Amino acid sequence: MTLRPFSDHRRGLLISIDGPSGAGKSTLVHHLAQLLVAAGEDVHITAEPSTGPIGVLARQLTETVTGHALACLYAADRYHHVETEIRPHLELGKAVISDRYVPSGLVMQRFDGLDPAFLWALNAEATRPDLCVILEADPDIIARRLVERGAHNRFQLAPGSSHAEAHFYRQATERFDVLRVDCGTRPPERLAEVIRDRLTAFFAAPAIETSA
Ligand SMILES: Nc1ncnc2c1ncn2[C@@H]1O[C@H](COP(=O)(O)OP(=O)(O)O)[C@@H](O)[C@H]1O
Ligand SMILES: Cc1cn([C@H]2C[C@H](O)[C@@H](COP(=O)(O)OP(=O)(O)O)O2)c(=O)[nH]c1=O
Repeated sequence: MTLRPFSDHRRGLLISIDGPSGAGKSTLVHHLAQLLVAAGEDVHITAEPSTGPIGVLARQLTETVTGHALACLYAADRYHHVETEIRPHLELGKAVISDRYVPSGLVMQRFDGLDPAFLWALNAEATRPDLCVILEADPDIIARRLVERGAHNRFQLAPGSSHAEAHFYRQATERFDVLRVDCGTRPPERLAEVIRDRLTAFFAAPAIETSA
């Protein structure tokens, strides 16, 4: 299958991949990138927290800073990430795939008891992805994957965290136009194909507009 080349577009395409810790985001991002590159696209992989100064700080401080301060730090990293990395790559016409983006900011800070409305407001100005993917599965399956892989921080160590994350993702994205992908029973290669196929459909509509 051939995708319509991104170079036909005035700007690139932002694809975000979110979902509970251990669901398979990082694994999927790499498979999706491989598929898009094989289809001739120019791909940039990135992640949040970013590798920039605010992202590094957010990662470092996640164990000791909580609540509003940590939410602001992650949001600050997101705006800086968009400005210094995501937007420049979009302007070069690339497909930018972000391993975590706004949905993670709407979900993870709920573990510290923050009001969803505050988190929405904090993230309201972030560039909207062209395709926002949310991985979903039975929380018990995700919990097992997380245990096998190992927790990276206090959020992932909280008892029942996979169930809480799945619930928070549902709440956070019920008003969003998102692509929900069941990652519980299919291998990452197959999930990447599902997203690639969705992108192919996505290109069909703009193709008419841009050639007009
Ligand atoms: N579709 C899948 N089916 C089964 N296991 C998977 C799948 N995707 C990822 N995994 C495994 O689950 C674990 C967590 O994957 P990872 O990509 O690190 O998740 P995340 O980035 O969402 O935290 C890893 O051991 C990985 O090999
Ligand atoms: C992007 C983002 C991440 N985080 C947290 C969630 C993760 O625990 C951590 C990133 O850890 P990481 O190990 O990269 O994620 P994963 O376990 O999914 O592979 O940062 C937030 O709390 N808020 C945010 O807005």
